Amino acid sequence: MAMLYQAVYRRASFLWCRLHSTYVRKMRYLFELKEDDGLCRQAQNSGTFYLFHNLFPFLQKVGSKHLAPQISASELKRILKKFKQNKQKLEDSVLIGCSDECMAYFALDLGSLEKMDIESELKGSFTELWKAFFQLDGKDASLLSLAQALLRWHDTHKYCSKTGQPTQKNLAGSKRVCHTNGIIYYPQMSPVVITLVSDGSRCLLARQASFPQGMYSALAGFCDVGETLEETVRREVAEEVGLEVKSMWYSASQHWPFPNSSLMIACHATVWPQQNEIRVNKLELEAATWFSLEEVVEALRREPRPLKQEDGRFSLWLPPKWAIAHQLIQEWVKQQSNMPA
Ligand SMILES: NC(=O)C1=CN([C@@H]2O[C@H](COP(=O)(O)OP(=O)(O)OC[C@H]3O[C@@H](n4cnc5c(N)ncnc54)[C@H](OP(=O)(O)O)[C@@H]3O)[C@@H](O)[C@H]2O)C=CC1
Ligand SMILES: [Mg+2]
Repeated sequence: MAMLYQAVYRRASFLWCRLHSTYVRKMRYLFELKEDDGLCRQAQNSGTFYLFHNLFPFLQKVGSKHLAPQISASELKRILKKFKQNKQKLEDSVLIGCSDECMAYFALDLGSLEKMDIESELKGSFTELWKAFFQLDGKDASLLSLAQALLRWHDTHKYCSKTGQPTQKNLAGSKRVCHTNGIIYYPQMSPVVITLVSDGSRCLLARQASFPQGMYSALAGFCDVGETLEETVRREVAEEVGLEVKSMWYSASQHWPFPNSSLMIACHATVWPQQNEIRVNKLELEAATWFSLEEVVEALRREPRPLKQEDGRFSLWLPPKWAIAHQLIQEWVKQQSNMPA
């Protein structure tokens, strides 16, 4: 009976795969991997791995580009064996996605091994995620950002906050369970709004003292408990630059691994043109200024890195393309260019 059931299930899965789009098939496959430890174990033995060392992703330089290589399960087992690690270590990995052909991608932190040994074995280096972000294309950057966020969450949630007992991760790493009381913990992220404020003809960009020289971005702030997104936008704009929002609308969202794991919710906002005097909150920001369309267009053309001018000051530059702040600024430029003169 069980064999008959399995055969029917396999046939149904086969037909399901033939009938559905690649996207739907991938999502259903990832869902199954999260629910079924046995299936996930099989996938770990045939999938590919992004490696980390104490949360620093492993990168290789190819020509002038940096890549985040995917290491096959067999190559990873060879490396683990060479460094006298049990192949069981594969099970510490977390699932981060799959290819169109449903080959699973995992991320594994090899922080217990000597960093330099792995670097010389694999001919690459473990690089701080923030630096890696500037060197990678968008797809690799978002996979590494998800991977780091999940690995960090598991590393910091090894114990149940109610019983103090160890928690255990499911194979895919989509949750942890405290087996003494059955509490399930799911990875968390903090909602953050990022708002590009306009007074009709100019946009407001700000910088924190910790930003690299010359870099300005849109206003960002964590949502407080109990707030709607609209309330967070209004509060953050009032708190940081002393302005009252007249209208706002949602644009897009992005996962962001800094400082831990945030969901960046990007919005545009307008303020009354007659009430646009900025009063910077110096506890939060170093500076905030209105910029004209021409200044912003020129800054978008610049490389996203500090550029010292002859007078010793730094030119305005903006967050790189994959940062949602960049997308907001591009959208604003497009809106301005479409406005009647
Ligand atoms: N993707 C993008 O394009 C951009 C992303 N960002 C990101 O937006 C995020 C928020 O921007 P920021 O201006 O710093 O935010 P805020 O203006 O909210 O200020 C940060 C402060 O908020 C407090 N805080 C409240 N809740 C949290 C929480 N859940 N996690 C951490 N700190 C919290 C902390 O204060 P205390 O330490 O005193 O407790 C922290 O120093 C940053 O992580 C930044 O990297 C920013 C700009 C562009
Ligand atoms: Mg802020």
